[in-house]
Amino acid sequence: MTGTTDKTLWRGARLATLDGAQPWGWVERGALITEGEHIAWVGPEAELPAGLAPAIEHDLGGAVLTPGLIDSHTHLVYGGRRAREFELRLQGASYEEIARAGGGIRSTVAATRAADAASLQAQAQRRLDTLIGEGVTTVEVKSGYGLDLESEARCLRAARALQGAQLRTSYLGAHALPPEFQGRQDEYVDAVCAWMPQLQREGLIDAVDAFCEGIGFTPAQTRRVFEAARTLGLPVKLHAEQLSDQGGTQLACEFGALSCDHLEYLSPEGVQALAASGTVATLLPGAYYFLRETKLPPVAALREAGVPIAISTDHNPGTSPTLSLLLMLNMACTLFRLTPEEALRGVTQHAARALGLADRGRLAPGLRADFCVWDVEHPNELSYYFGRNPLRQRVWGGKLS
Ligand SMILES: N=CN[C@@H](CCC(=O)O)C(=O)O
Ligand SMILES: [Zn+2]
Repeated sequence: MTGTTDKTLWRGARLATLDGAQPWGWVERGALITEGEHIAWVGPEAELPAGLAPAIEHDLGGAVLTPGLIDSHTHLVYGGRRAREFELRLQGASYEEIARAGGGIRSTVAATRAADAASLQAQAQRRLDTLIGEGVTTVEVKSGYGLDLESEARCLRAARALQGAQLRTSYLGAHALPPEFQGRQDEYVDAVCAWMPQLQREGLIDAVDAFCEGIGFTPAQTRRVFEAARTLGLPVKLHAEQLSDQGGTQLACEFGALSCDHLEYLSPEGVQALAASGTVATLLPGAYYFLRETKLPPVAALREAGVPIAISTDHNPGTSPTLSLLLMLNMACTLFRLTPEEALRGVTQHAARALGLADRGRLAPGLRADFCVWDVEHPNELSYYFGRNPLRQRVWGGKLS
């Protein structure tokens, strides 16, 4: 078939559309038509519209096609590494002890402040390229290792300049207390709120995040950050109930948060709050694994309450230095007991929702043409393998890339 439109036909595919009522949104002998950056048609190959005349045609020979992967929680921009801290933890030091002694996040803040913009961006681009190599097409990147206006802006600009995937940025000024504000935590929260309008004016923020935790910020301080965000019309997200139950989830849900992330210590009240507000529960098996946590997030309760569950790498140098979203699929199943279908929805459909993006995460007409072609027979293999990358082709905005 040849033609003169900019339509491209992808045929001979086994489609996991994640759309509709079927498990996996499955179409056994499927086809998909893209037009420019969007999906124009998707369905059984036998029902392809007549007179299509696509400019290009790809026969996928029975390969599995899924939506492009979305990593909805990362800290990709930072300087330095924390392998020494890993050694200390293996010798018995806890994450909290290291943080209270001035290490942890604050050691990455020192390395990030010392790094120039070009090297921060180059390092983050290498990390992003690794994610892209596994089929990631949209990535959220947080600040939170600058902790002063100039350094936070530098990290957010570096994130915005990354190439090869669609970027969303979250302002995480309330990540940790920087050394110059030692003993003045409330004043630092004032500063975090005061910097927000300037960062927004420069177009650097899509959402506002905070770390509500014993070693982070109290619910009252988190509330102030969220109120500042609300005044500016910015959506919020929260690092919540990672190491203890602070009730941060209920607070975030009061503000209609896009997502609450980590959630190992989430209470039944927190589960109900998520269900009532439609907030996504983002689970981060990499951090759970790397910190050798033993308290599992309440997956069965989340499932029963109908809370959408996203899965992310949480890539960061302290608690989750992984760059494999596929590995997170496997860990979400083995460690958290998600089904392979729930895990795939967690890095597509529900990850899109965790970023407030309605135009991706499924294969349906009108959505972005972001998808992956996999050398597997069934999408459950994406969770089954670990340490193997079966990606054959990635299509981002309708283009093979
Ligand atoms: N928990 C807080 N923030 C990061 C870890 C940051 C760090 O240790 O550098 C997280 O999502 O796990
Ligand atoms: Zn995080």
